[in-house]
Amino acid sequence: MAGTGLFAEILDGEHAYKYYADGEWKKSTSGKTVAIINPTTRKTQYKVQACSQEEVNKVMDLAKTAQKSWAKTPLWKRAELLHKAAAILKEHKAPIAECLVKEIAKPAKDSVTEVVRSGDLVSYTAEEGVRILGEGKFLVSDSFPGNERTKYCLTSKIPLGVVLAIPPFNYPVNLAVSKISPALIAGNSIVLKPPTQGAVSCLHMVHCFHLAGFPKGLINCVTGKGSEIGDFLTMHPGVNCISFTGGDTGVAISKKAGMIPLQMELGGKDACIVLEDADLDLVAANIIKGGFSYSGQRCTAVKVVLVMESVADSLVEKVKAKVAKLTVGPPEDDCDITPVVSESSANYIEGLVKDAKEKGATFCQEYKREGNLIWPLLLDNVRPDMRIAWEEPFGPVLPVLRINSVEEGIHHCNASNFGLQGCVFTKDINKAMLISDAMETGTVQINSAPARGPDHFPFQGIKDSGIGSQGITNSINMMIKVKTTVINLPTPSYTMG
Ligand SMILES: NC(=O)C1=CN([C@@H]2O[C@H](COP(=O)(O)OP(=O)(O)OC[C@H]3O[C@@H](n4cnc5c(N)ncnc54)[C@H](OP(=O)(O)O)[C@@H]3O)[C@@H](O)[C@H]2O)C=CC1
Ligand SMILES: O=C(O)[C@H](O)COP(=O)(O)O
Repeated sequence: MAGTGLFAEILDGEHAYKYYADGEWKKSTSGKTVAIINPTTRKTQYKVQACSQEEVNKVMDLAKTAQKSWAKTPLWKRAELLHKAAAILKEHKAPIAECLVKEIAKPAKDSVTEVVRSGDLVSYTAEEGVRILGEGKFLVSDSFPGNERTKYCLTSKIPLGVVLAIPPFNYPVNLAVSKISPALIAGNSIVLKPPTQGAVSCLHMVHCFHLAGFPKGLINCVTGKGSEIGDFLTMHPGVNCISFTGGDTGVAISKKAGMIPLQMELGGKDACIVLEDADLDLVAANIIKGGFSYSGQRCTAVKVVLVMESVADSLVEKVKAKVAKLTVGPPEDDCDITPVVSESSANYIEGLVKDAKEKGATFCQEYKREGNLIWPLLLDNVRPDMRIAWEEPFGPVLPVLRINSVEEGIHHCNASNFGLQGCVFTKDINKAMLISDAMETGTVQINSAPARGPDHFPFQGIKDSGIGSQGITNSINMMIKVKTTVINLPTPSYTMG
């Protein structure tokens, strides 16, 4: 169970959790806590420390000091500790998954999957890091015009320093480790600011790293509301890199942050373009998985279907039949559709639904909501003047726009301010390639719903969907700098020459 046994140390009284700094679990001197509301019961489930600016300052100093000796720790040893943390994480998947169920209403099985996937991600990062960080470059000068072979250039990969990691609520554990593990293997230290909804899951995950035996001060986790400590953290002079996943907040951070590398994964309005020759059963199955898994609260969720008019009726019927089979209820029962993360999120979704109703969208199901629980809803005949055609509900509501040409679909996709992923369904691979090339998104999936994984694949958004690229290899490369040493010889020298 969460907060018991091995995890008892992280608890401070009943349901209140400590923050992590200098290798210890601590209570904030602010004397304040932040409540975490269970999306299903809408009651306080846990509390976390509201860390003060002073505590953040202290953590930044600790992280800076710890990083210096970590950078001198052999790569194989860093990898060994990461493998150990991964094993502990997987071994303790049950209590961490329990937190995910209670804090973010993720269905029980998916919660376990998130923890296991996270352990795998940590191990893979350790292996990948050992391979790619051990490689450098050797250049000779006479390949550039006007030079003789008098200079040998050696390049190596060095850490950035302190990495600030800020994950979102929907994958608090997985999107935390996807930042922590590349940072660590590359020799950086970590300050983690977990999302408020998902903070306790993150604290349990951090404890697994603690148990693995990482040096004191190397990994730190400060809790508190993003709206209160966020700016202080992201503008802190001690931060050398920010890896952030979330919504529009990321756009604001990128304008405020200093001259440091930024890795930003933000929102998306992933389009699913369906051509006349598509396998409609395959499309319907992917729309259900893509649009409704975790109740649509994935940045990579299918968020708008753009279907050719000639096959639209048939596709909508197939999707409707599948929507009818989705189970709706609490995450503990492993229902397909569970309450969305907060009341404000449910209200926002409702606003989009009402707007679509007023403007004449066809409701394939009756709109139903109880508290934060919203029943899955497919909206047909959505037009571009409706908000739902452009905004991301981050909930179980999916708009269908009927199109008369492929160009119309591509135009709608590209008119969005987002550009995370998209997908196209057709049996004609040549057409699929041309459409993929024309879509202004970081990734296009052919004949499957958008998805981030497998986690070593590059993952990136363009336009308002992000800066830089994630995926295990890209994240490691993003969290290093290249350092060069040039050996200058008195005379040209040719090996064996
Ligand atoms: N592209 C991607 O990979 C993903 C994108 N998203 C997008 O994120 C949104 C929903 O996720 P959500 O978690 O609500 O996103 P938010 O942007 O609201 O929050 C993300 C993280 O930022 C923190 N935060 C809030 N304010 C600040 C601030 N001023 N400075 C620094 N950090 C801050 C939050 O903390 P706190 O919780 O305490 O407010 C949280 O940890 C959706 O728009 C979705 O599309 C979500 C997941 C993945
Ligand atoms: O945060 C998100 O929503 C993701 O990064 C998407 O991950 P997934 O495609 O594995 O659900």
